[in-house]
Amino acid sequence: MSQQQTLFSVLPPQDVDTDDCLQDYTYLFSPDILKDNVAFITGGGSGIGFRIAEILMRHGCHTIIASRNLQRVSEAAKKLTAATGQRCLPLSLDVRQPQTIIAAVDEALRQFKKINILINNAAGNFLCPASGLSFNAFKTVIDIDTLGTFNTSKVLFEKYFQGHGGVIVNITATLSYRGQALQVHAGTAKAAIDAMTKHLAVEWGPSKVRVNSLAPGPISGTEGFRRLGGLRADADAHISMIPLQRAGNKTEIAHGVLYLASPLASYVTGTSLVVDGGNWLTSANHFSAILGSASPSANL
Ligand SMILES: CC/C=C\C/C=C\C/C=C\C/C=C\C/C=C\C/C=C\C=C\C(=O)SCCNC(=O)CCNC(=O)[C@H](O)C(C)(C)COP(=O)(O)OP(=O)(O)OC[C@H]1O[C@@H](n2cnc3c(N)ncnc32)[C@H](O)[C@@H]1OP(=O)(O)O
Ligand SMILES: NC(=O)C1=CN([C@@H]2O[C@H](COP(=O)(O)OP(=O)(O)OC[C@H]3O[C@@H](n4cnc5c(N)ncnc54)[C@H](OP(=O)(O)O)[C@@H]3O)[C@@H](O)[C@H]2O)C=CC1
Repeated sequence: MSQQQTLFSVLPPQDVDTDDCLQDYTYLFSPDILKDNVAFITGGGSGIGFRIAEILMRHGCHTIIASRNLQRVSEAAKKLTAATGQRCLPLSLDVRQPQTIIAAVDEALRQFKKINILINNAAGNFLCPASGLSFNAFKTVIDIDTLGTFNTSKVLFEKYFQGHGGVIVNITATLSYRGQALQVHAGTAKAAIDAMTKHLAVEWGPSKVRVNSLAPGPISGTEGFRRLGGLRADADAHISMIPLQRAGNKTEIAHGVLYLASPLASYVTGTSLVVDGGNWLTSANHFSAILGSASPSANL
């Protein structure tokens, strides 16, 4: 067996660090596995959400990408349609405000007549010690991540999935698995989404709705990586502690989402897929490892 064949299962697929489409794409899944499906992706104008939109579209899916900044999603939609030939509708919403979600979903259904897939990807995060978090800072992250995921899932369920079935993929994180320092707000918010995933999978399974979550590790070319990894004096040392010895890329997360959203996962519901190269098992978990030195500062 050649070395290339040996490495086949751990080599990362192509990616680019900016919010641009891939120059080349090698298909691993059937190119029409999501043909004529429609996906609603919150936070689809940047980072991981943008790449999820691209990969789903490359597999035959149309998308709606929705976030607060209409200009950002509009520019992203043009790039995505140019690269894939599929329709992409940019819409503005704030997942903390149910009325804006209802308006966006109504518009999406008016234009596409159906929505088969929901990706709850919108989130907010920053590094901050628990004692430095203001009450509003903690609440803000819970509101965006946890309530935002519930709000959007409920609107989609009531407006379409309840009568037609559907798939929900919630983007979470491994932060709570070992109580990650400086991350009580995001870790708590994402753990609640993992719990919500199970509750909704049980309640909505009989309506033919599958609900799963996907927890990425550190993913290069993302705002999350810049905010959480950017301050690390020892970023290389951190990477070398990851069992697979590298950060992940956005295409790898999108491939996990594609699997969960596709008929390949037809009997998979109520579970969480960790895509982190083994990171949470081995990463250092104390202030100085994350910041280079302990800091009581609230705004990092
Ligand atoms: C090389 C290794 C790489 C990584 C590993 C290194 C370190 C991490 C360690 C381990 C992790 C291990 C594995 C996982 C790896 C990585 C990541 C895991 C999870 C990532 C999750 C993400 O969500 S990433 C997404 C990042 N993107 C965004 O956050 C974009 C959206 N964000 C925003 O809009 C804002 O930042 C917001 C969240 C603050 C919301 O904005 P808005 O509604 O406008 O709110 P504000 O009015 O501005 O603020 C509200 C209150 O919050 C306070 N605040 C804001 N910023 C901070 C801060 N930086 N620190 C403290 N407090 C903050 C603000 O003051 C307001 O409070 P008041 O009391 O003043 O009202
Ligand atoms: N990057 C990483 O290494 C990791 C990321 N994750 C998760 O991956 C997902 C994507 O993160 P990443 O790509 O790094 O970060 P980004 O900041 O690029 O993505 C977050 C997106 O959410 C949108 N958003 C934020 N707040 C709201 C809101 N109130 N209403 C609607 N949309 C909102 C933002 O758009 P806008 O500002 O226009 O609203 C943005 O497009 C998140 O769920 C994150 O928690 C998990 C683990 C690791």
